[in-house]
Parts: sequence; structure tokens; C-alpha cells
Amino acid sequence: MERELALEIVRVTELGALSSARWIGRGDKNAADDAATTAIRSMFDSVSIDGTVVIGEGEMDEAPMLYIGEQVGNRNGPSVDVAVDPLEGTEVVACGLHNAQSVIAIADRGSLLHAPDIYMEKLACGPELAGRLSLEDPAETTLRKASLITGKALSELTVMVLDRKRHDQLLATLRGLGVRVKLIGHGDVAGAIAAALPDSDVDLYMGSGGAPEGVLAAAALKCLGGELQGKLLPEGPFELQRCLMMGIENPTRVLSMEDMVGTGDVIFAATGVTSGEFLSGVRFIGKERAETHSVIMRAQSRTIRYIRSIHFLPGKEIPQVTASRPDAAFI
Ligand SMILES: O=P(O)(O)OC[C@H]1O[C@](O)(COP(=O)(O)O)[C@@H](O)[C@@H]1O
Repeated sequence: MERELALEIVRVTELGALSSARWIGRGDKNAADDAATTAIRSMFDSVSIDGTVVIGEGEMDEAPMLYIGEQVGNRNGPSVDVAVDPLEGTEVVACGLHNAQSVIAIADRGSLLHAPDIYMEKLACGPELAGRLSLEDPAETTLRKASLITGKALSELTVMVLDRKRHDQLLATLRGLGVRVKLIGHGDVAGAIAAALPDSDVDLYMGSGGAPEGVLAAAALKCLGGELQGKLLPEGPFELQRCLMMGIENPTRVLSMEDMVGTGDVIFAATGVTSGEFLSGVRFIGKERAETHSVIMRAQSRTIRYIRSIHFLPGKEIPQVTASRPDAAFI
């Protein structure tokens, strides 16, 4: 993949973020998601790829746009798989909370795992720990190994975890060991990435979240030299069947980076919608301008590029919040 493609991709996440940011704090997560999806779908038409969505807004019968199998791009470029979450953190935007992003990863055709929309157990870490931990180990063993490898005392390790009831047992173990726990309300793509950024204070990301988000995070971690191991958690025969239909033969085995993102090049881009672990959110400046913060990374070079953009809004197709919404009077 040409490196210039990274810049084309980040333009797409920027527009997704700008469009959904109009909906911050308006209590309407579907409208926020629709705005990002519509913007990203239209912007993809100008991107120089022959892309197929493998992770998107759902199956063709569930989603009008960015559905699994949809062709995107202007066909004037490489054949790639596309994983896209137009708005990672729909609830976050609806409630005006932290950690929402527009996220896209592209990789050579056939590289990205077709992950069903079910939960996945995740263990993510940075380059120092990559290849040296196992999701099969109990949490305590993982922490003790991490402590030995990094030379940090258990009390100096920081683990990021989604704040969910289902993680009570994990949290009890971590607290019992004396490690520092950073809880996040939503947005585990950013959470997993935090474990691998060179300037981050997070050592590990642990716990379960969405499987599609797991693949997106794995794409980012590949660009950072980190690792994400995942284990799908199908609940009941329907979800199990869904895994099989998506070509995952043994749905409960541990999935490696290679299983999730292949061995070739990957480009990952994200733009903050609300401020989070490593990206600031959209800031509207007066009536005509808005500022965005994005990251673009490429596995081949492992450069991490942060882009701050000041957009001139009249020149962009950003859907307005419609007058029928309760707070439209303030727009
Ligand atoms: O809220 P749950 O059911 O625990 O699911 C966790 C998932 O939800 C998120 O926090 C937000 O997902 P959405 O964008 O679908 O709202 C993900 O980052 C995470 O993987």
C-alpha cells in the first residue's frame, strides 16, 4: 500500500468525527452514528482503494451503509480489506462523555478477521511484552510475568479495564495484586491502544469488549509493534453459528495478531470525537471552523503521526442537526 493512502484515510475519519460531533450530548446515539456513517460512506468514494468492508455497521440486511461485503473506494488503488467503526462510542457521544473516535483500518485483501458482533476477551500490550504473555494464563500469572519482564513491581504496573459488572472478578484479582487499575467507561479500541503507545503510562489492557473493536485495535497495535490476543465469547447457539458462518472454525481458540490482521501492511487512522486516552475531541471554533486531532499509523514504517487540523466548515458536507430535534434552537 502506498504511504500517501494514510493521508486519504485520515480525511475520512476527520469527516466522520466532525459529523458525529454535532450530536455530542444530545442523547441520540443513533443520530450520532448515522451522521458519522453517512459522512464516512460518502468520503470513501474518493479514496484510492478497491476496498471491501469486512468490519462495518453490520450485515447487508441490518445496515444501509458500510455493511459487511460493501465495496468502497474509487477502485483506483490496491485491493484491501476495510474495518471501519464510524463512531466508536455511540453512547459516549450521546451522553457527552470521553473516548469516542471515528476509526478505520485497511489491510491487504484477505488479511482482516471477519469478526462477528459478539464479545471478545482481550489482552493487549506494547512492544516490550509482545509475544511474551498468553491470554490462556490466569490474570495473576499475566501480571506476575509482566512484572518480571518489565522489571516493574506489581504496584508500578497499570492495567486498563472497561468498567463493567462482568469484570468484577478481574478487578478483584488486580486489586488483590496491588496493581493500578484505570477504568474506562467506553471505547476499548482507545483502551487497547493506550497499552502500546510509547508515551503511555498503561502497561496492559485486559477484559472483554466488542470483537469488531478487537480487530480494529489489533490493527493499531500492529502499527505500534504491540500485541492483542483475543478469544471470542459466543453466547448460545446463535452466536456460535454466526462465528462459523463468518469462517471462524474454532470460535473459542485464542486468536493471534496474524489471525486478526494478517502478516502484511496495515494502515490505521482515528480521529477523536470526544477527548479520550490519546486524542482530543472535536472543538468547534465560532460558526465556521472546527479543530480535530487524529492519529495515523502504518505497520510497515511504525511511524505514529498526530495531525491537528483546523477545518473550514462551509467547504465540507457536514449534515446539520435537524430542526425537529429538541435542542435545534441552539444550532
Ligand atoms: O458496553 P459493552 O456491552 O460492555 O460493550 C463494550 C463495547 O462498547 C464500546 O465501549 C462502545 O461501542 P459502541 O460504539 O458500539 O457504542 C466498545 O468500545 C466496546 O468494545
